[in-house]
Amino acid sequence: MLIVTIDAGTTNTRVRVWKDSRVISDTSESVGVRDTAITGNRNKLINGVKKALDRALAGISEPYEIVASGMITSDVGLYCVPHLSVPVSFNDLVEGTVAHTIPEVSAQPIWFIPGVKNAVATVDVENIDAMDVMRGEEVETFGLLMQHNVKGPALIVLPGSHSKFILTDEKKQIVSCVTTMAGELLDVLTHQTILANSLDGQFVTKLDNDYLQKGAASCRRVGLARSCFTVRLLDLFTQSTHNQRASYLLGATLYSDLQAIKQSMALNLSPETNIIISGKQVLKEALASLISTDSFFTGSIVQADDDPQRPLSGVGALALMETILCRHTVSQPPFSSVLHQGIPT
Ligand SMILES: Nc1ncnc2c1ncn2[C@@H]1O[C@H](COP(=O)(O)OP(=O)(O)OP(=O)(O)O)[C@@H](O)[C@H]1O
Ligand SMILES: O=C(O)C(=O)C[C@@H](O)[C@H](O)CO
Repeated sequence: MLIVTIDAGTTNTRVRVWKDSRVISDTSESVGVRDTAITGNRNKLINGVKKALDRALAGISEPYEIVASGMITSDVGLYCVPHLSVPVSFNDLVEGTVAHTIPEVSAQPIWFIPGVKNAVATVDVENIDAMDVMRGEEVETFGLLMQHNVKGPALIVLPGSHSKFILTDEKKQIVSCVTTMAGELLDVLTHQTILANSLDGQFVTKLDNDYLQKGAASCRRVGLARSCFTVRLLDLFTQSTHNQRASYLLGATLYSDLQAIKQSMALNLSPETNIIISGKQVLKEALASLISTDSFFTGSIVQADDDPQRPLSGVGALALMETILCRHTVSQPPFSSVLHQGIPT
């Protein structure tokens, strides 16, 4: 039995076909739930997911199961599954996964993995900072715990469209998380503001650690908005290179992530917690550099050695789907699967 994993997030959708724990087909589309949020309808998302799925499955004749994670399970996705409240173990995630058919995308049911939320009984404007949610990163977290045999408590750091800081305990459960929009913010600042000119609309390609640290120090001193404008001043009045200016902006933006880790009620982080960072190389390096020079953090800091052939979202979703299939062969009918059809309006 082949397993098809769909990882559809805020910005991108990736589809992979797995055979015997190996990816045999891999494709992606630059489409995500951000498109639903911007256009007000799901057409772009439906078409993008279907296109990626059809392409990944072209020429494949063996039977398969499809499993999906990420923002695709949110109110702006294809099928909304309520978040599970922390603490959440791998087994909780398996039991919360539901099957649903969306004929516009595939004739066969897709198993949707729920997201995870912090446990706050009554949320109001006074305590909103204690609340947080994730969809997709819980699967990556379990993938990382399996692949790297992480011993908790540990803080898992996953930069992307949204930066996620996820606390896990000694029982390998997710116990809390905090999110920032650093990735989306960098994207907008780099491509859709006055800084597009100073940065040639390009992200940093090679990190300049000195400029990274100076950007962080600037954000600490004068705040993020002023630090952003400083990137234009560096362009107008200095001989700085593109990578130096982009590193400065990255430092300023990620410094605000550090403030969230240290101060957010959502995490309540102990300084001695060990930290493991996974994700795009440049973001991983930048976060590791900023965290290691900040005296608040006293635990170990490890940059995960990510295997491009076995991405964490796929590894986690694959293990989860294998567990579901294994349980179904033992006990029929499916224990928690809800089989119904269509895209909710
Ligand atoms: N070199 C870079 N420098 C700074 N930011 C970058 C760089 N490369 C990517 N980013 C940021 O990372 C984000 C995209 O990261 P990534 O491709 O990991 O997305 P993702 O989180 O997997 O997407 P999704 O949310 O759709 O799953 C973008 O928002 C972008 O701003
Ligand atoms: O669960 C939700 O509704 C979110 O908005 C979480 C979002 O931050 C994703 O985790 C990004 O991948």
